[in-house]
Amino acid sequence: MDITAGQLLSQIEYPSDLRKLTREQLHQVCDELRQFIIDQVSVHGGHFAASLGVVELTVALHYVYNTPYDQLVWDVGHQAYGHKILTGRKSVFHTNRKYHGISGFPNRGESEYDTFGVGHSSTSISAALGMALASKYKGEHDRQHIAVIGDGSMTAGMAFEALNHAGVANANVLIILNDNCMSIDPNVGALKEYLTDISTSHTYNKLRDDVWNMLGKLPVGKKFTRDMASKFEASIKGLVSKSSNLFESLNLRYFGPIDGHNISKLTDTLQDLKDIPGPKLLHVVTTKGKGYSLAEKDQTKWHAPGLFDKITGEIFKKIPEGPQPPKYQDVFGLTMIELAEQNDKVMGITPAMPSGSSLKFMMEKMPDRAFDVGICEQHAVTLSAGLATQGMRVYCNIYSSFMQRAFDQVVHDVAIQNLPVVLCLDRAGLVGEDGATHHGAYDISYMRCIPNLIVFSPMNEEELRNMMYTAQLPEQKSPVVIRYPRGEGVMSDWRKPFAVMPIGKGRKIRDGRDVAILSFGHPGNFVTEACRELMNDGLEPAHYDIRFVKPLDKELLHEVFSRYDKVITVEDGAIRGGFGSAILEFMAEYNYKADVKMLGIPDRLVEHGKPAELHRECGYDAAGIAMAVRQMMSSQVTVSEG
Ligand SMILES: Cc1ncc(C[n+]2csc(CCOP(=O)(O)OP(=O)(O)O)c2C)c(N)n1
Ligand SMILES: CC(=O)[C@@H](O)[C@H](O)COP(=O)(O)O
Ligand SMILES: [Mg+2]
Repeated sequence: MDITAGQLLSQIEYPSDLRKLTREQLHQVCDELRQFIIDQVSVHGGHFAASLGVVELTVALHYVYNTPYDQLVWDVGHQAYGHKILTGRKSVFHTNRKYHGISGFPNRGESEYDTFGVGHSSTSISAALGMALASKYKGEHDRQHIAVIGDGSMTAGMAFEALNHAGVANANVLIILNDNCMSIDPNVGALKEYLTDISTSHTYNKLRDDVWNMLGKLPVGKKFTRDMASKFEASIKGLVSKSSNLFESLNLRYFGPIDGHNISKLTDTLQDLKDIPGPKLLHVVTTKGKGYSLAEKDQTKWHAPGLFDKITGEIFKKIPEGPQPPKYQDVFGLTMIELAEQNDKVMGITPAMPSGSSLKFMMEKMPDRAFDVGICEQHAVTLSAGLATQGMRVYCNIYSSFMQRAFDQVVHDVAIQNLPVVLCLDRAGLVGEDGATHHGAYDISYMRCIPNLIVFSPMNEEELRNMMYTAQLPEQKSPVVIRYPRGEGVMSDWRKPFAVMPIGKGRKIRDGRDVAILSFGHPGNFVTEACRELMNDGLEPAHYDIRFVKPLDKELLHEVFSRYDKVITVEDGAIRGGFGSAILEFMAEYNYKADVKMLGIPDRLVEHGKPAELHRECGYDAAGIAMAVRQMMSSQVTVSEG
């Protein structure tokens, strides 16, 4: 496919080149930038609709502000493709999210224009405020600090914590609220309704337009002076009285809503706001997927569609040969419905990932029993705990890396009160192209140290289903964590009658002679493959699927350590504090001596790439496991990692 940067875009390497253009030329730059994003994402993949929605905003920001001296912070960063392309990365953009390529999110190590590393939502206001306070302290009074945050990300508690501080911090920070009424799925909650009210209020919009018309009559090119700014502000304040505007009530000057696709209006407004000191919020209304009609119509599907034909809009799917294993997330989503049909106490909670977790199946069918609560992981966990106090059997589904946000809620609200909430950690382990911010690397370590929790990981879809079933049985009175990976499992015939999963019981998959391989969760399938290869070489590895990292199956482990003096542990999680560490603790407790090699995520950041590339890099794909066995057989190892 022919990918060409258009006539103007090809002249822009950095924002300084953009600033040489006339305002009139910015329309063309926006068109070319939008087309470049469509060309690139259709062929190389990645997040799509969010970047299309902020093309004009991105161009206006880099045109008006003196980036990187002025500091621009993108929230989440999945919408920052235009920013990357305009800040020195156009020629390498085809490597976006690929192994050893550029990151799909702003990353401080990648560019001085990426002022703050992101991936998780709702951090931008705190970060920009921190930068603004530092500038104030250093006497850099001319420096501007801008946070761009979406309406979805604004639903998080953290964003409100930052607003609460910004309102009294007297720092020079501009918060741009990019309101497209969408999270990944449609945005939810009272804030969304409030923003829609402001954006659609007829009286408000008429008054606002009057003010803009008045300002438009000012002499062309005349600087928007402080004096005029305060008149402007007073007029706006008249429109949105302190008592009726949420942001004004928090002591932030509120401007907008303005059309986020009108590049002239955006550049004028940003230019004006530069002269207004202190904390302020500009409400910008945009359309997610703007300029690619299919994306505008189905914004969830086009959030990150995978590869597609940019002309027809056909999204390319792998053509399956025979029956295919489902995605774990779908097994979760479909099993929820079955469980809820059998048990009227079963409920489901997701913080803003109805499609990603497949809880949407139940939300559609049983809207009073399954909820999206917005990007609010902490609230999701404590809400589940509250429901559990009333006898509900709640499945709270949170991506492993996003659950990091709710650690205290798991300890304080679930574990200490021993409430039987089921915490389903999707995307556990290395997730692939999203990279370091999104890998579910740490949950084994941060969950297994908490008393009262049961921590389980399935090796296949049937085990996931059976553990979900077991977790809601009346005799099951403790909180349960179920961690499972992104993507497909291994069983196409997974929908079998439910069976009880005995708590704390692992299983022996194959007996052996030379070495015992202990696995936790889906990497057990890599072990199965490795064993096949090793057996061809005449080796006899044993394989145990430990299933529960807490409580450990001590009986099974006594068997392992009384029979084998060479042991390899395999997990899709951080080795430090993880499954391998649990095995070392067991050995220490019972004074077993054996050579142990722990395979898993090493004690360093693993970047982005295809899962298979990352598993290989970390040495726990089938080939890595087989190699570890061979090395162990031929050397005198004691304890080693990676
Ligand atoms: C803490 C956290 N939870 C969930 C996500 C997953 N996530 C990424 S983008 C997104 C939607 C964000 O909506 P918004 O900020 O409005 O941006 P838009 O995509 O609409 O531009 C969500 C839920 C995340 N990145 N971080
Ligand atoms: C930016 C972000 O956090 C999400 O869009 C995330 O990339 C979704 O991941 P999945 O594709 O695994 O649902
Ligand atoms: Mg949004």
